[in-house]
Amino acid sequence: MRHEDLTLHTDKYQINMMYAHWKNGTQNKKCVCEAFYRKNPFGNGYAVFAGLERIAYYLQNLNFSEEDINYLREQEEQYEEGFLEELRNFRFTGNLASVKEGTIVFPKEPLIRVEARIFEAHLIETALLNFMNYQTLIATKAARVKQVAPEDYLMEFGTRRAQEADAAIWGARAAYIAGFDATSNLLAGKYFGIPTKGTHAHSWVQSFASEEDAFRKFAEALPDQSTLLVDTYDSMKSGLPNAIKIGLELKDKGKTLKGIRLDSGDLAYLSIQARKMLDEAGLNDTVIVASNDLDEDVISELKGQGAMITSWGVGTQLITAADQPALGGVYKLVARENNGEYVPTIKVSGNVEKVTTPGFKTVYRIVNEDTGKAEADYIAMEDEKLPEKDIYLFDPVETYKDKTIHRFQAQELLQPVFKDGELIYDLPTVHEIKTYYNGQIKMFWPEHMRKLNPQTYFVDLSKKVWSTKMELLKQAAKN
Ligand SMILES: Nc1ncnc2c1ncn2[C@@H]1O[C@H](COP(=O)(O)OP(=O)(O)OP(=O)(O)O)[C@@H](O)[C@H]1O
Ligand SMILES: O=P(O)(O)OC[C@H]1O[C@H](OP(=O)(O)OP(=O)(O)O)[C@H](O)[C@@H]1O
Ligand SMILES: O=C(O)c1cccnc1
Repeated sequence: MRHEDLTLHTDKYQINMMYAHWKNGTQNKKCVCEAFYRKNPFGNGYAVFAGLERIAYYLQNLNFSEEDINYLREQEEQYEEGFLEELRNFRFTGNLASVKEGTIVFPKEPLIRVEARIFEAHLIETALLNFMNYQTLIATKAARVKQVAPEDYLMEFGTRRAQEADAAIWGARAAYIAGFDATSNLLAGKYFGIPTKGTHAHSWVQSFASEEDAFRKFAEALPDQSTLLVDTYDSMKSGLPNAIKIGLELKDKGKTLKGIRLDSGDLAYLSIQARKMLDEAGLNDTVIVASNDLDEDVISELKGQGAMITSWGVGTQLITAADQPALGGVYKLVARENNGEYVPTIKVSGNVEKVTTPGFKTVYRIVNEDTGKAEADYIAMEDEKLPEKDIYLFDPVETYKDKTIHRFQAQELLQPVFKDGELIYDLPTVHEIKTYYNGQIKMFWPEHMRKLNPQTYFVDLSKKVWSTKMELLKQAAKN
């Protein structure tokens, strides 16, 4: 993973633009690009940023091999040898700043900022968005699941249904960051140090002449670690009675049946019955695990019905983000070098949502010192100085909606990650990211965090950014 060569993992138009810049002699001009998304996924009030670790590895390994060069020569006979020679020496030499993984983020604020030669800034757009969009999406979905089962044990079970191996592995990591406790994927566990968990499949039961024998043999192999899947034949009539029998046998030997897993039928009803039966048999420590196409809505519904489930295996719906399979993150050029200075650039659109915010910017989280809560995110020019107190915030569209926060802390969200092509950021472990994420969610008022119809959190522009945008919009209207 750390040494993966993904240099050609880009759209052909990036290489075409690089070629055209090279022909034009403008390939070394610098520019600033920002990655952001426009709309929260799943009707959520926020997203959980993820993807930076893979982006860092990707940038460190950028390098066109001889094989890549030969392939490009074959793909486009118009590419001149001089251009291919230039690619041979290609490295990422730019600066990159990013919000940390696990940060709660909002639409239209810069999440990653790239300052690089235009040649480099083009190449990396596709992969950056690919990593950020998927991992942020899955982390956000995981956060929603965690929100409805904050005290329970959450296991990520999605690998078999994920959109291929990368999605399974990086998705397991994203899920762990934002609330899951374990994954069933051992490779993800090995790469990132995520705890791994597993029960057994129906095939284990089917491979024996009787369910009882299957349960007994499994429990003998993994005493204290066995969670028995009770629905191969009939959960109530055979699975549970057999599991209880084995649980009592284990108890006699001083061992504990760890759990039973329900995987079909009415999970609320079955879990309530199962809890009663287990408790009556004295197996109070045996937990009830559920799986079967679960997501945050089903889990919340089951809890509402009084389900006695404390451990959840969540696969397909999480790893494929089934109700919204893509985060529409974009990467836009916001400033270009002209005579040694950056000139802000804008992308105008008939759709007001798609008009970009120009300039070499940064973003601060304005935390009210009196409440300790985040009040708004504030996008300012990178070289702007923020007031020490009394920061004036206004809605960039309905500008009459405003407020002043008197005592605040401004936390800069974009952190330096690459400087002149060097990775200068210590990549945190997934455990550190998880701890950071847990701190993040406490910084927001519950109305922004609820999963249904949350209140919009403010992402505001400084006066300078706002007036630069208005000025460029006026100029564009004249053209
Ligand atoms: N009490 C409940 N309330 C709401 N949804 C539930 C309840 N119990 C189960 N579900 C969910 O209903 C969905 C469909 O379950 P369904 O009963 O069709 O599956 P099944 O036929 O029992 O299982 P399978 O098709 O895997 O054999 C699943 O997503 C499941 O998690
Ligand atoms: O439902 P998910 O959230 O994706 O969780 C993972 C599912 O994978 C396994 O099923 P299996 O592959 O045996 O298929 P099944 O649907 O027939 O149980 C397991 O028993 C879960 O039901
Ligand atoms: O361990 C399990 O029970 C498991 C793992 C992956 C998918 N389904 C179930």
